[in-house]
Amino acid sequence: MARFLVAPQWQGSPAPRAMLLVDGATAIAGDLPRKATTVLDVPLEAGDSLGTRVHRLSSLQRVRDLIAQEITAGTVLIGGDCSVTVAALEAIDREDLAVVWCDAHPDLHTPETSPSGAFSGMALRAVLGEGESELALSPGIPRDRIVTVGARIVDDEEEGPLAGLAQLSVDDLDDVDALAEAVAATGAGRVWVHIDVDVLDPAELAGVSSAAPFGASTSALSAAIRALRARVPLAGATIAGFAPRSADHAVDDLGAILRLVGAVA
Ligand SMILES: NC(=[NH2+])NCCC[C@H](N)C(=O)O
Repeated sequence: MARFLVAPQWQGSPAPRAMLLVDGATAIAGDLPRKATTVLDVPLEAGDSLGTRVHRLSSLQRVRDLIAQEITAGTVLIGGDCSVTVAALEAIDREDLAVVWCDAHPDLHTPETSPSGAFSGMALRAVLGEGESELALSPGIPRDRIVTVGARIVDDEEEGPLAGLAQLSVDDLDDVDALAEAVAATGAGRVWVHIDVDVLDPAELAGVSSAAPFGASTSALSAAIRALRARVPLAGATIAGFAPRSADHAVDDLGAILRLVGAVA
C-alpha cells in the first residue's frame, strides 16, 4: 500500500483565502487509510520572508524539513499549496527522475518576476534549480526531464521558460498514451507526478483558489497516469491545491480527488 504524507501548507499560495488549503488537505486526509497516513504538524502562522523576495519563506523551510524527515520511496504527498513538491523532490534521489507537472499554471516565475511573491508560482522554476537559492533544488532537474500538462494560465514572464519544456495540452490527453510517450522520451527511469487539482476542469472540481476554465477531465487525467505507470515506474506523486469553500463543498469534490489518488497510489 502507498504511504500518504499530508502537508497542510498554505504559506506558498498567492490566494487571499489561502488557508482554505489547510481545510482541503484535512478533508483529503480524512478519506485516506489511517494506518498509511501521516499528517505533518505544519505551523499555521505566516512566517517571515527572511529578507528574500519569497513571502513566508521561514514557514516553507520548516515544512520542507518536516517532509524530508518523513518521506519514503513511493510516498503520495498531499498538499497544501503546490510548492510542497519542491520539498519532496529535494529529499529523494533525483538521478534518473522525470517530473510531470499537471497544473493550470506553469509556476515558472523567479522571485524577481513573480507578481505575488508566493512560492507556489515559482515552484517548477525551483525544481529546475533556479530562483531563490534557499528553496531551489540543488542540483535541479534538467529541463529535458520535465513534462507540463494542462498549463493554460501563463504569465508573460513565464512564456520563455515554458517554451523550453515538453508540454501536453488538455486536448493532448485525448490520446491516453501521450503522457507515457512524452515521459518515455525523456529517457528517465522513474517519474514523479505532481498534480495541482486546478489542472482539472472547474465542472469536475470546484474547490480551487482560482478556477481556470477548459481544464482536464478526471477520467482522462487518471487514464493517462495509469498508462504512464505501466511504462515508467512512479517515484512518488503530489496532489495539491484543493481549497474547498466549505465542508459541504469538499464532499462534492472528494470523488474526483479520490480518483486521482487511486491513479497515483
Ligand atoms: N500552482 C498555482 N496555483 N500557481 C499560482 C500562480 C499564480 C501566479 N502566476 C503567481 O505567481 O502568483
